[in-house]
Amino acid sequence: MMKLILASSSPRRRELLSQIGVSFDVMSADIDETPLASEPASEYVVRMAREKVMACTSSLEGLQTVTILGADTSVIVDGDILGKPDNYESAKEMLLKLSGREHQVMTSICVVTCSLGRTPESADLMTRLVTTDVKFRPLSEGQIQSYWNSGEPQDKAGAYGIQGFGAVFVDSIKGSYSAVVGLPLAETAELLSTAGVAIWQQY
Ligand SMILES: Cc1cn([C@H]2C[C@H](O)[C@@H](COP(=O)(O)OP(=O)(O)OP(=O)(O)O)O2)c(=O)[nH]c1=O
Repeated sequence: MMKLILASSSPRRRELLSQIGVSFDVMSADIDETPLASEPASEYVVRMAREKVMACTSSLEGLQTVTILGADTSVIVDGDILGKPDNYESAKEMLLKLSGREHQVMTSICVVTCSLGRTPESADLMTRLVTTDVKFRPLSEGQIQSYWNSGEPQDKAGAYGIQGFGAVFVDSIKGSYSAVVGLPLAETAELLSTAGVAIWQQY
């Protein structure tokens, strides 16, 4: 079966991928995550997942054939792309924007197989974009302050984690829960199967 590398330093993505019975190695892909001027959110999220994968292919050594998986998650509200907050002020601004209303979480995944160290071309990349609607309850400033103090918002897009304390802010969700956490598992399984990577059914 094909060997897999997860191009990510996110502990959530590691956990989600393990959940569907995939064996993999991890490589972190450091890229510039600044959106281009007036880049639509859907294009930005797809580009980020592709760039994470491509950054990983360029640092691969050896002649082994491997498949690489990368992903990107952003929170979108009023057309604004919310990434990870830099500080309390930016987290507060994000959470006030999300308070009492619906927003979108966009997660894209990208999968490519590198044959014998050959650099893949863009036509070789398989991508999927998954959009999920999440509705928040109204948040008070006190809640936002104590949420920040919990340490949870710091490394998460939109300054919240649905899988953690942030669950108490969520009124409803329409779409893929795993995509909100960082990796849409149905779409991931589909692309990995196409690439010949074993998931739980193949054991
Ligand atoms: C909305 C939301 C995001 N997140 C996380 C998932 C991602 O790890 C993070 C979004 O940042 P990303 O830039 O997508 O990922 P990352 O920098 O953590 O990891 P890498 O680029 O190395 O793969 O936010 C949650 O854990 N829960 C949530 O509910």
